[in-house]
Amino acid sequence: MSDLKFKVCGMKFAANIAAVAGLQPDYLGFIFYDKSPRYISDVSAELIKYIPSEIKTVGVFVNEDLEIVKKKINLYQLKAVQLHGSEAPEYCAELKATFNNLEVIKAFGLDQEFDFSILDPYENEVDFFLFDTKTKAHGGSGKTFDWEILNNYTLDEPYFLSGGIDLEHVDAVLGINDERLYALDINSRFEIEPGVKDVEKIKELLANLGN
Ligand SMILES: O=C(O)c1ccccc1NCC(=O)[C@H](O)[C@H](O)COP(=O)(O)O
Repeated sequence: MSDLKFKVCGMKFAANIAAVAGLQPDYLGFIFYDKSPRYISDVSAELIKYIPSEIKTVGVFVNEDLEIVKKKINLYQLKAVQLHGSEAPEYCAELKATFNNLEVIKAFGLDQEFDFSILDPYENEVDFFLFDTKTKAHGGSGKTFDWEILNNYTLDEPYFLSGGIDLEHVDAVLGINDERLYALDINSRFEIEPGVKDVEKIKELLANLGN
């Protein structure tokens, strides 16, 4: 499982960003959705200076105006966007066409009724899917979904596994035998308060995952 990538989402504060960046995650996420308790209005140069260039910065958006998304990608030199609303395949394609090397991650909230055929038109327009738990808040729920649902996922596109991931899930994650599982995404279960990550707990997770 050592090549499983690792994303920490919902960063807000300089000292905490510096400490988490020290654990060398592959991705750090910033939530530009103002209804989230992890909302960040500005990823200033003061924050970015703590992030080594090998860590990919991800802007998380929910049904945001495309021009605003483009503006933030330029302003903060984001390496990836993660789209948590009902953004259309064309919206994803436009971002791919506008920015060389931008990774587009399309998130979907899963429940027992989830119809995987809705992913088909996104397959050629995004780099990754992210499978999260379906909730009205669009993300950051701290709740897991039933991973058995992923047996219905038939496309080749790699995915981030997300939604309430905690220390207790390590054995189950290590037991997943699916080469499309690209990255693990953690958030609220590793927080002291919204936007403040528990660095020691993340260290424990990484150690348990064998990193
Ligand atoms: O975290 C949020 O507050 C959030 C709100 C709205 C859209 C997305 C959001 N987070 C995106 C993430 O990538 C989270 O890591 C993902 O939803 C899982 O969160 P959690 O269940 O807390 O582990």
